[in-house]
Amino acid sequence: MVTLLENPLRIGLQQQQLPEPTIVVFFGASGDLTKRKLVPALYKLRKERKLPPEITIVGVARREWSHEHFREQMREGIEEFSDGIGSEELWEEFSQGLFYCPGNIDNEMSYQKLKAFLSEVDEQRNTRGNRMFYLSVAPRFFPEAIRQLGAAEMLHDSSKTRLVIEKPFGRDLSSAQALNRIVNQVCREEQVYRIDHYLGKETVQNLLLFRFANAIFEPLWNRQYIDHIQITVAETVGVEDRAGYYEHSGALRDMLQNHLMQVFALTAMEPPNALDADAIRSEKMKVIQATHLADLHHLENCAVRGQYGEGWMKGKPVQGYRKEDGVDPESMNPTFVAMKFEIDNWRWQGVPFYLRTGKRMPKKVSEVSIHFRSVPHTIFQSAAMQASPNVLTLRLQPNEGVSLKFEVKMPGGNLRSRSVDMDFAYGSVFGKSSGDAYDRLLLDCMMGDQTLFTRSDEVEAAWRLVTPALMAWETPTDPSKMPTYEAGTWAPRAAEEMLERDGRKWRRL
Ligand SMILES: NC(=O)C1=CN([C@@H]2O[C@H](COP(=O)(O)OP(=O)(O)OC[C@H]3O[C@@H](n4cnc5c(N)ncnc54)[C@H](OP(=O)(O)O)[C@@H]3O)[C@@H](O)[C@H]2O)C=CC1
Ligand SMILES: O=C1O[C@H](COP(=O)(O)O)[C@@H](O)[C@H](O)[C@H]1O
Repeated sequence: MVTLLENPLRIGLQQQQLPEPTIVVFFGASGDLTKRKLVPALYKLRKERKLPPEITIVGVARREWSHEHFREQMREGIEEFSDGIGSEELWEEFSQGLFYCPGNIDNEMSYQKLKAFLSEVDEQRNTRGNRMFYLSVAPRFFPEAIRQLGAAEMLHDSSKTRLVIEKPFGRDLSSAQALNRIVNQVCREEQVYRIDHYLGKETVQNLLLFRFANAIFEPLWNRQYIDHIQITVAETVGVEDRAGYYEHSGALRDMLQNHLMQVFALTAMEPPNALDADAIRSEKMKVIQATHLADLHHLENCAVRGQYGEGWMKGKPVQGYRKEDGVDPESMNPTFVAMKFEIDNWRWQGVPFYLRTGKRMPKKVSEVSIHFRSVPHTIFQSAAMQASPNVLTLRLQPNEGVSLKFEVKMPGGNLRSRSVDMDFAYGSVFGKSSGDAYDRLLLDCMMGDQTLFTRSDEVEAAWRLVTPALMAWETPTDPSKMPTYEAGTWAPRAAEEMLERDGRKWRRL
């Protein structure tokens, strides 16, 4: 008998190559993302021997921390947010490569100091001039940081230096275009890694494999068989302590324009002719370009926003968005958005794509559900035989997996039908999950693989798509007009109505 531990499906492909020894410079090193995700991801990669021992991290932020304090903070992050330090010997080796260089993004002198420090560290750690600059700071700092890195000639060597930019990339089409122009002035597109951590999720990558490695699904993947597609990313958390950022962002900028749009593009794009970064990104780009909000003359028919009010989560009362710390009591920032898109191409003409995302929803769940058409003619007349259309669900998180809903005859003398599920769960086949998206993305960046990063034209096309809603919602209006939903419920009534008008319903999750 094969035990789970011997299951060959759990082994996966062995990493063949190690990236070159590199200095990873984190701007925003005293912030949440560096401590909670980025340094733990690098430590895990080193633990798994996917990084060379010379791997070096230099943290930059304004706080006057010492190297030792930075090391303590990062250790705390690894202990609290990943599977721990493991061997002390490994930590000892890794922490010797952690350095901190205080600096201010707005101050030219900080870049000169950093440049000199990196040369020193480079020699000490034998990192051969390889540098990866990661902007883990608020988006308003991106333009200045990139300009200054360029002016200090820190991105000049295109074969040895990379620039990683967190999301959101711009706050609308024109700022994204301006940011792309700045990036183009200081480095080449092949040096640039625009992060969208959803692309690092195993199950999001599985969308490609599921569609293009199975002969049975792709022939059905079109307007002939599919009635509509729903993409949901629901979170239970509220704004937490991120109001400073979220108040300038909201659900459309924070989630829909990037994460949901990437999932959408992978679901709807044509098969790429190769598994390489440009082939995949070009197909994503083409389908986003062919997409539009379903009714540009009546936006309310295809774009709904909402803000959570007070309510209950897991049996505990929670406050409404406008009462959260750092939030304007008259804030018009949406914490929920739902949109209906249509694609003008042969494959998808007439098939609506409904996307929704929100905070303080009843459940944390992300999925893509493909709703097939009803049978063209039913030979079963009785009410007990009313077959529901088939639904294929790709569960992105949690309970990652795939399920197909179809009809079967219920046992017994009467002819009665019932929907059942054929289910694949990652957890039961492969054992524990493969880890956080950042592990994969950081490693790909060091290996020079841009497949899971977004290209400049793709980002701009995604902004273009949501521009009508951004413009309409940013026109000043009476704060009492903001649609609200009770925390712990599935969003404003208008989101239900958007589908009801089409004779459809959101999938019950
Ligand atoms: N946190 C998360 O879960 C996620 C975050 N992101 C993105 O990651 C980025 C960072 O987010 P997060 O870590 O949460 O943000 P934080 O607010 O926690 O951290 C911001 C960092 O920026 C530093 N900083 C602020 N001003 C300056 C300045 N003038 N010069 C140099 N450093 C400065 C701060 O340090 P100091 O005050 O010492 O200068 C701090 O280290 C953002 O773009 C966010 O959108 C994306 C996905 C998830
Ligand atoms: O980028 C972001 O993503 C998280 C949700 O990520 P997930 O991996 O937990 O699904 C979201 O909470 C946050 O607001 C946003 O900035």
